[in-house]
Amino acid sequence: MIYTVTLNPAVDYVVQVENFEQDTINRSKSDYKEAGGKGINVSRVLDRFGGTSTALGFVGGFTGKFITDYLTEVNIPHNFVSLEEDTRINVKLKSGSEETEVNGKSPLISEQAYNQFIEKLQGLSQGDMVVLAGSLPSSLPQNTYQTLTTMLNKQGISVILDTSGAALKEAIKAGPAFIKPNNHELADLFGEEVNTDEDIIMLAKRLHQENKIDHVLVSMAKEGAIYVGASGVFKLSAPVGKAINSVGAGDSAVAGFIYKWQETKNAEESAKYAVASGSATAFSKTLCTKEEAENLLKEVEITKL
Ligand SMILES: Nc1ncnc2c1ncn2[C@@H]1O[C@H](COP(=O)(O)OP(=O)(O)O)[C@@H](O)[C@H]1O
Ligand SMILES: O=P(O)(O)OC[C@H]1O[C@](O)(COP(=O)(O)O)[C@@H](O)[C@@H]1O
Repeated sequence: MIYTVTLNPAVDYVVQVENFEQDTINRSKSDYKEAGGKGINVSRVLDRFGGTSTALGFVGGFTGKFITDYLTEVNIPHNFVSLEEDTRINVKLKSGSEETEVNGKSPLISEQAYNQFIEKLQGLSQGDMVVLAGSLPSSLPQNTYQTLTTMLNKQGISVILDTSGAALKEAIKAGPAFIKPNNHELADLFGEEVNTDEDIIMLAKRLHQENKIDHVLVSMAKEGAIYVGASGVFKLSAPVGKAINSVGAGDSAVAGFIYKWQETKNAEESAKYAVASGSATAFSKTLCTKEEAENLLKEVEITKL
């Protein structure tokens, strides 16, 4: 069974304006709200692909209810711990080809709420897979993903991790099975400049060899991705198209990898499916469908390096 964990979910408020201007009133051309946050997006894409997962984490208030109501409506199993404060709202502002994001402040996670969450994780079974994704709420320590990864690994559960900053830096010490930093997050992780494919490969190899991470997929938006794992190093090109809304592209890539990996245990095919899924989401208003992702598969070129 696959579980996704979103410790800091969000209602994504996507606003399109004609031509954003600072210091004045802008009127939106269109706006809509989505149940977001990285783990939730992974669950949503897996569901669209025909896979099943249960969404875990914390939700609170009317925004939290918006998320759980949505997941219930589309039949995605969920089992969140309830918080007193509202789940955050993340603003995604689109103006022409520009995408500006303001991600909200996290609600407080009380010790009691955290313990309830841990109890849920302790109830998972050997052989399950857990996706830990997104930023950490500010009330949790920066080594939270490291602690969770160690705990889950001891339970015989493999961990897929998609986060950034200090949370990522700490978590890689516990050796998750899969990580998907983007090129900027990779540079940030090592405090080094990443300008070329060679730079990316060198750092991804360190993560694979020194941190014992089985699969390292470094995404690079319209430049595609680089995969490093036991089966080798692969460069994958992204299909060319018009980016409409890239929110959730990274999460779709994670979901795409998991979905194909479950089916084939083939890293090359899984990485290809990941890139097609990410691009299909970037080219659509919301998260991709299976058909949209599979239509792009033939456009992903994969080169063994
Ligand atoms: N403008 C784009 N054109 C084509 N594909 C894209 C574009 N933006 C994102 N993607 C696809 O989505 C994947 C993840 O995007 P990326 O922006 O690197 O992740 P994140 O959202 O985590 O920063 C990429 O590997 C690529 O396949
Ligand atoms: O937890 P973070 O890092 O603030 O990210 C949350 C945001 O990321 C998203 O999950 C989208 O992530 P990606 O574009 O990286 O796939 C949004 O739904 C959400 O608003």
